Amino acid sequence: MIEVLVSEKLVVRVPCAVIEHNGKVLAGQRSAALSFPLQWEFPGGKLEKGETDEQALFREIMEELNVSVEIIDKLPETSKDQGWREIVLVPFVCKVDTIDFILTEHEQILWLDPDDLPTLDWTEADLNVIKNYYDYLAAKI
Ligand SMILES: Nc1nc2c([nH]c(=O)n2[C@H]2C[C@H](O)[C@@H](COP(=O)(O)OP(=O)(O)OP(=O)(O)O)O2)c(=O)[nH]1
Repeated sequence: MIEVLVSEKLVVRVPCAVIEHNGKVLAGQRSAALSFPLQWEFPGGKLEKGETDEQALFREIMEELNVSVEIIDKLPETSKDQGWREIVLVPFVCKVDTIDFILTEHEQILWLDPDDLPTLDWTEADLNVIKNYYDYLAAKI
C-alpha cells in the first residue's frame, strides 16, 4: 500500500490598511528585526483567534499607529505562498481622523502619491495589492 502524506498548509490571514489622506497613501517600513526586514507594507497584521478581518484590522492599526481607522472599501485578497505557509493579505481602503500617529513597530512611515507607490521595496504580496488599488482608483474616475 502506498501512503500519501498530505500536509496541510498553514494559511495566515492578514488584514491590512491602505490608508488614504489628502490624496496620499501611507506606506510602513517593517522593522529590521521582523520577517521581511525593512521591506514596505500596508499596516496590519495576523488575525487572532475568533476575530473578524475588520476587528483584527482595527486592533492592529491601534497597536501599530495608535489611531482608529474607518473602512471605506475592501480590495481583493491576494496571497503569497511561502512554501510552509500561505499569507493571505486582506486589504481595506481606509481613512483616519488624525495623522498624529505613534509608531510602535515600523521603522518609519511615508505618505506617497499613489503613482509613487512602486518606488519602494514592497513585500511580494503587496505588489498585487498595489495593482488592485490602481484598478480601484481607475474605477472611481
Ligand atoms: N501587515 C502586513 N503584513 C504583510 C504585508 N505583506 C506581507 O507579506 N505581510 C506579511 C508579513 C508577516 O509575515 C505577516 C503579517 O504578520 P505580522 O504583522 O503579525 O508580522 P510578524 O513579523 O510578526 O509575522 P511573522 O512573519 O513573523 O509570522 O504578513 C502587508 O502589506 N501588511
